[in-house]
Amino acid sequence: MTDIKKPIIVALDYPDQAAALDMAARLDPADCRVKVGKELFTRAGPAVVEALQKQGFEVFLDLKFHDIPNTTAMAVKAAAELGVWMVNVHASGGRRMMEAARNVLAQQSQCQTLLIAVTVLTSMEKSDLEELGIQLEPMLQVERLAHLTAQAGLHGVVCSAQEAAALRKTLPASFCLVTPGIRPADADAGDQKRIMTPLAAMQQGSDYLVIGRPITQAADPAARCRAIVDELRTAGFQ
Ligand SMILES: O=c1ccn([C@@H]2O[C@H](COP(=O)(O)O)[C@@H](O)[C@H]2O)c(=O)[nH]1
Repeated sequence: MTDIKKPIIVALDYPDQAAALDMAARLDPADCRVKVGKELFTRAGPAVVEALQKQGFEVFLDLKFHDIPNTTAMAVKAAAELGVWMVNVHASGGRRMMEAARNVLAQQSQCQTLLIAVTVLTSMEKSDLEELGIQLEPMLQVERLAHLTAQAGLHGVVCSAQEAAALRKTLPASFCLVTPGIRPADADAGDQKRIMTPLAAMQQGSDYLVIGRPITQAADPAARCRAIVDELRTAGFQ
């Protein structure tokens, strides 16, 4: 599933469309894709997706749907009709929810949208899972949810790069691993717990790296993005 030309997805976590489009204008659609998440979409709606597509970007609509099967499936259908490159649900919504979402996309003719599922948020660690009554290391919970996602017929998962190598051993090569929690060595972790550098994440088997603040809050975001692209390219990843 690796698109060897463009593993980077820049998270446009902004409070309004103008700020997001301004950031996007400083990036090159040949180098990266962009991600629209809950803050930006709740503020700006489908118009921001359409504007980014007009700028030449493929868009990952990261709304992490988690609801009953019918509601989730209809939300995924609406996302696909926006022509987004990728959309996601929470794997913890369960098999029937994921199958309903998969089926609604399968019924749409010529739908190219990739459907993936979030396993364990990269901001979580073992103690967070324990508070939810899950007595497992994040790695094991990620593996459990990733296999459920594969059985439900989705294209891949969101996980941390720390789990990528283990998942690569037991899941098909075509199963896509999208990894947020990417932090260059000099970047702050912030609220992320399960982190890895861009190059190490690719070496561990990530297909796509979601990178937000290390790029968008850099003094020169375009240069920061370019430096990561160049590092990966030099190592043979794009
Ligand atoms: O497990 C997850 C799922 C989604 N995200 C999203 O990725 C970006 C990461 O941004 P940074 O600024 O690089 O931390 C953000 O939009 C999250 O909503 C995630 O971090 N972890």
